[in-house]
Amino acid sequence: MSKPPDENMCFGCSPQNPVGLKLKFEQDGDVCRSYFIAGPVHQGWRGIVHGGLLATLLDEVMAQWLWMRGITAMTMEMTTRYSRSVRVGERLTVEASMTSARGRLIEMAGRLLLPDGTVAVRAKAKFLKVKPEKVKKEVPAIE
Ligand SMILES: CCCCCCCCCCCCCCCC(=O)SCCNC(=O)CCNC(=O)[C@H](O)C(C)(C)COP(=O)(O)OP(=O)(O)OC[C@H]1O[C@@H](n2cnc3c(N)ncnc32)[C@H](O)[C@@H]1OP(=O)(O)O
Repeated sequence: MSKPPDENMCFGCSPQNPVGLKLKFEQDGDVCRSYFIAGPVHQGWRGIVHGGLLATLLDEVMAQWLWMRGITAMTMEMTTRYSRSVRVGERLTVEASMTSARGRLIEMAGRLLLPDGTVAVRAKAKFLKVKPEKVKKEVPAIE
């Protein structure tokens, strides 16, 4: 079955992606925020949330900070510092803000907090503004 190329099937935010994270976002001044509770399907080591999934949460909330401001940009580079393990079942808070912008390059920062407010993961990323047609073009039709 062919899908329209502009249907949102984003793994992070689409409500209709059956295997997606279905994240929702709120704006709080200069911060974009989301919440997530990881389940057993998101673990790596037993009971510990997979680091790649945590990076995905951070990438997504940074990208949404831009998207919600009408900026189409793609992640060009991202680093993550995992300071604390994150356990399955904890309510996580994921936040992003912009740190600098010059030309097409936007630098973002993200942090992932445990329920007690401890920062478990920090991220820094470079996003590059792209023409909206680029991301539309790169969505393949599913046959
Ligand atoms: C529309 C339908 C509805 C859908 C509704 C969806 C809802 C909202 C979805 C949100 C979704 C989010 C999802 C998460 C975010 C991803 O997951 S994004 C996907 C992952 N990222 C990618 O796939 C990007 C892949 N990379 C690329 O496509 C290209 O490398 C890039 C990033 C577009 C850059 O390519 P380019 O435009 O050719 O740029 P390039 O010429 O290489 O460099 C441009 C400039 O940056 C500089 N530069 C290059 N590298 C660097 C660097 N590392 N550091 C600093 N400067 C650099 C260059 O020197 C150059 O400078 P100038 O010469 O212009 O002064």
